[in-house]
Amino acid sequence: MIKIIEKIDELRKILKEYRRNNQTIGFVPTMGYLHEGHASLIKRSSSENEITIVSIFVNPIQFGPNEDLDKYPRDLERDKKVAFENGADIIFHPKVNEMYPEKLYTFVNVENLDKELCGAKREGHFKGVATVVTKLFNIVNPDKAYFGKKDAQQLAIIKKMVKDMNFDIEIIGCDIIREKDGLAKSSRNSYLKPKERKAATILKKTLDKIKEMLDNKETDVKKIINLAIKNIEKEPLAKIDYVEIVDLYTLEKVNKIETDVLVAMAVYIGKTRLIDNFDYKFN
Ligand SMILES: Nc1ncnc2c1ncn2[C@@H]1O[C@H](COP(=O)(O)OP(=O)(O)OP(=O)(O)O)[C@@H](O)[C@H]1O
Ligand SMILES: CC(C)(CO)[C@@H](O)C(=O)[O-]
Ligand code: BAL
Repeated sequence: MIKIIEKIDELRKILKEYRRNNQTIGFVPTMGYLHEGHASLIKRSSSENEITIVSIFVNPIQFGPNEDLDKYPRDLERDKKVAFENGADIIFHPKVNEMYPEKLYTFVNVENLDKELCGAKREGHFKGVATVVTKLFNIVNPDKAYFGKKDAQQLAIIKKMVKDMNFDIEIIGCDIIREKDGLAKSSRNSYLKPKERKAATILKKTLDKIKEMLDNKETDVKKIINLAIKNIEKEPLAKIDYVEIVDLYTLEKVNKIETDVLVAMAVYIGKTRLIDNFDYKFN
């Protein structure tokens, strides 16, 4: 049966035992309210490691003052089931004061990669993510850690942080898992009212339109973005936060498609902010 552990010391003690037995450790950091996206990460980890740890921690320092920290969905009982059924061995579920027992003076900030996309819209967000992921990596010390490509900028930032800071951890990026109608699975989809849920398909539909333009060798980024904006604006419940095309590796804006790119967007559907993206290899 899956173990729920709330204390850092207790987790470290158990992990030491696994390591003594030379068991490999896979780690899936999450904020809980697990869905098939998370399940795919857990499944992959348990197929590649002897032990899989899933953390469930709604990290306050990555939320802005007007964001949804308080109403972020939580359901530990259901999460236990999903994690267990997909092969997890331990859920690490610390309280906020276990992770942050005193005022934090030390932060991890991955520069440059946070200038565009969500980094430009959610000030301090990625500093909060990089800081908590560093703490979690130091607590769990896994061999491999699994992140979804839905949060493409987060994945790029974590990969760079691991390289820059010499973490001995392999970062594995996992494909986006979607609903039948294309909507990327997300814990925040649970906020959507039925009409909003239908409207939310506009993200993937617009990404598909952009993909078609790229396949047809359109290289003018302004033209592509304008068309995408027009397409999203046809949906009355949608309000664009950003639609951007950036260099896949530097995450800097590009004007012309002449390199591998990441096409990414954040769109409010009602009050719910959803993100989606795809990457496109130039050849
Ligand atoms: N649809 C998905 N496919 C693949 N991975 C996913 C998907 N959704 C989330 N993940 C990954 O799961 C991990 C934990 O994400 P998180 O707990 O924030 O879930 P989420 O559904 O993205 O929540 P939110 O609604 O906050 O965006 C991240 O690495 C994230 O990229
Ligand atoms: C990586 C993470 C668990 C850090 O809080 C979070 O940003 C998430 O769920 O993607
Ligand atoms: N998956 C990203 C976490 C966040 O939106 O804060």
